[in-house]
Amino acid sequence: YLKSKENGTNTRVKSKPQNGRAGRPEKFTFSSKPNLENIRRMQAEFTDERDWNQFHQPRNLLLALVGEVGELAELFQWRGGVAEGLPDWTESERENLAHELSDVLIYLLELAEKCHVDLPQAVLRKMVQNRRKYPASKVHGSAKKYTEYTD
Ligand SMILES: Nc1ccn([C@H]2C[C@H](O)[C@@H](COP(=O)(O)OP(=O)(O)OP(=O)(O)O)O2)c(=O)n1
Repeated sequence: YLKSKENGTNTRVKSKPQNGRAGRPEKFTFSSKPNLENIRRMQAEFTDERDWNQFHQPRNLLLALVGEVGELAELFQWRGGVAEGLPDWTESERENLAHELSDVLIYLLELAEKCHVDLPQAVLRKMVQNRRKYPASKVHGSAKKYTEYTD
């Protein structure tokens, strides 16, 4: 499973299944650091140091974001089904994926910043909405959109 180190990063260590989930893989979790505000600040410093803020208007950031989503999609293109954990991917393919996901996150956070959306708080509000729209008791095991429920 993934064990948190002092610096907030996770490291893979082997262990037997615990807590009654025998036979199922351990849940994957993120490191606790850096948080979204840390990443926002690192990217702000990166652009300031290069005098690139003049190019980073919301519309340009959106286009950059979509471009990176395209690069992310390329990694999955023509591969057919890909199982959780990407068991058939090489280390180098996994690292490319980590790069593209990071590019998407970096541009997403900067876009939110330049639009003055406090993204961590916005996510909390959206989760409340999602839970209200899709009560677990009602939709358990079904992937229908909320408009397809009749009652
Ligand atoms: N004007 C720019 C150019 C780059 N970056 C930063 C944010 C992204 O994390 C990364 C994007 O760099 P590239 O545009 O070079 O894209 P890739 O890293 O995907 O390279 P490639 O297009 O060769 O795959 O660098 C940025 O903030 N502003």
